[in-house]
Amino acid sequence: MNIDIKVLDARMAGCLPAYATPGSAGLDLRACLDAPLTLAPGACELVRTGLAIHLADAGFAALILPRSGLGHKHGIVLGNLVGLIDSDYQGELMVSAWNRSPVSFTIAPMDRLAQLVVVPVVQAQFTVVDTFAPSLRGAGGYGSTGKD
Ligand SMILES: O=c1ccn([C@H]2C[C@H](O)[C@@H](COP(=O)(O)OP(=O)(O)OP(=O)(O)O)O2)c(=O)[nH]1
Ligand SMILES: [Mg+2]
Repeated sequence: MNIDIKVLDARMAGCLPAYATPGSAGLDLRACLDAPLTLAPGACELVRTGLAIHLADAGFAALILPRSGLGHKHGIVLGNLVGLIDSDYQGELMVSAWNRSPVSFTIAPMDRLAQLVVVPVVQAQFTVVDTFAPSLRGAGGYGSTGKD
C-alpha cells in the first residue's frame, strides 16, 4: 500500500522509514533530536520522529513498537507500551521512550529508536442483545481451560 508521508525535519529526508529486508514487518523510526538525550533510570520522554503519515483509510492503523534489542538489552521500551496511530492522524509521529532499566541510557540524534508496523483494522458495530448464542467457552476465562 502507499502511505502519504510528510518530512517535518529536513534531516529525515535522507533516511525515510524503509523495510530493512524483504520480509520485514517493521519500519524503524529514528530519534529526531538536536542533541543526545540521556534517559535516567525510570525516565520517560516524548521523542520526535520528524515525520508525519496519513494512512487515510480506516481499514488500517499503525502500531509503534519497541525495537527488541533496545528493549531487551538496554530496557528502552515505550511509555505507552504500544503506540496506536489512527488512520486519520496527521500530526508528527512521536515515540514515548521509557528507560525501564536501572542504568542511564543515551539516545543519539537519528538513532533508530522504535518501529512502525502497519496493520489492518476492522471497525466494529455493536448490536445490543440480552443473550448471546451459546459458545463452547461461554463466560469461562482466566485459566478455565486448565493448566496444561
Ligand atoms: O506512540 C504514539 C501514540 C499515539 N500517537 C499519535 C497518533 C494517534 O492517532 C494519536 C492519539 O493517540 P491515542 O488515541 O492512543 O491517544 P489518546 O490519549 O486517546 O489521545 P486522543 O484523545 O487524541 O485520541 O497520537 C503518536 O504519535 N505516538
Ligand atoms: Mg484516542
